[in-house]
Amino acid sequence: MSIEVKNIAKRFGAFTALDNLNLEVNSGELLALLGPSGCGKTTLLRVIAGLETPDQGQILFHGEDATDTHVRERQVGFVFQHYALFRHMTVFENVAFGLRVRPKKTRPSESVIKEKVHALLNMVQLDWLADRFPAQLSGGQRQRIALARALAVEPKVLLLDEPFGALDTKVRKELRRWLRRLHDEMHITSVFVTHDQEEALEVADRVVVMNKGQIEQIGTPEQVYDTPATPFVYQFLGDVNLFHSRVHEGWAEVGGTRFAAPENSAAATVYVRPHEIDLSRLANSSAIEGKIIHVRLLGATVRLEVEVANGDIVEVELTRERQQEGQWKTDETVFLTPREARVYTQPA
Ligand SMILES: Nc1ncnc2c1ncn2[C@@H]1O[C@H](COP(=O)(O)OP(=O)(O)OP(=O)(O)O)[C@@H](O)[C@H]1O
Repeated sequence: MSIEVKNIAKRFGAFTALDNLNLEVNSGELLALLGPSGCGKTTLLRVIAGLETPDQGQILFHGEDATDTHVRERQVGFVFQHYALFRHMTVFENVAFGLRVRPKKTRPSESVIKEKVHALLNMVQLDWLADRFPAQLSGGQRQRIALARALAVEPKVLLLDEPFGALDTKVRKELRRWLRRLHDEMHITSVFVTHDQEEALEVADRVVVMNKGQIEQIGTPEQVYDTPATPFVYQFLGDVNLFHSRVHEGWAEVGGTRFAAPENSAAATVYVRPHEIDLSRLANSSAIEGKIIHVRLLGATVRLEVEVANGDIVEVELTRERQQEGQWKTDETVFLTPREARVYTQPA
């Protein structure tokens, strides 16, 4: 089932939560909506679900207008961050719920329900918990049951709103790998909301980066990370150093390093990721001179803070090996050379 979002706008009073959005979700795709808090991710998900009515635009499911179709008829499954399982029901009954409340005509027989629920519990690898109550489960187990419950009614589309948001980092990482594998087996068109860039880049087929009710970029994880369309995307998808510079005759100059910039621009901001900077003790006229003011160990990497001429702090990230070779220490003078950079300019 493909989904098409066409010119969707949603306002709450004077506030524009979604500003004329267009988006296509391919059939069988796992798509992430990524962006900072308040950018409209949840609102977009709710509009797709039919839980929120847009002020303008259309939602098409498999090419057919579903804008006025009731949420119950849209055949979507949901998993939310704090998805309340029914507390007084066992895990088995929670997963069976969607099947049991069907009208008599389409309700499966008791034996079919039993078979189906056990198959789903096996799929989320929790069949052994069938008789427990939600309060007797861990947070991660609860979310897997919530997913099994959403899948029980065979939705055409699966919508997940920060499904692992409330869990600790380790469980979160396990669950997202598990979700990816599950999706590879089932191929249900899925849209999930996250504000965690690592989660989006690791799990999704494509990532939609949102900001202030608009889409900044849509692309594969590689596309959005390697060729960010806007400064916002660049900054949102990882740490970055910014160097501001004026442009002279088509060059932006930072320290001694020159970056090509369109001639008609007046000013440029040069974006460089911390791991894309080389470090040397040898003076070099085409490098940026600075002093190391801090050396921090961050697990497998080492982060150096280097103060440059104008007082700005530049962050440089090294592997432990490179730190062992270089033995960089605080108070040393060093010369920085960006290996990669992206230049965004303002017109004159
Ligand atoms: N029912 C509502 N009434 C008024 N304003 C709302 C309503 N729902 C959402 N908003 C506003 O719309 C904006 C977008 O909200 P939304 O929940 O879509 O953001 P989000 O990107 O999912 O953020 P988060 O990651 O914090 O959940 C926010 O500024 C929010 O305050």
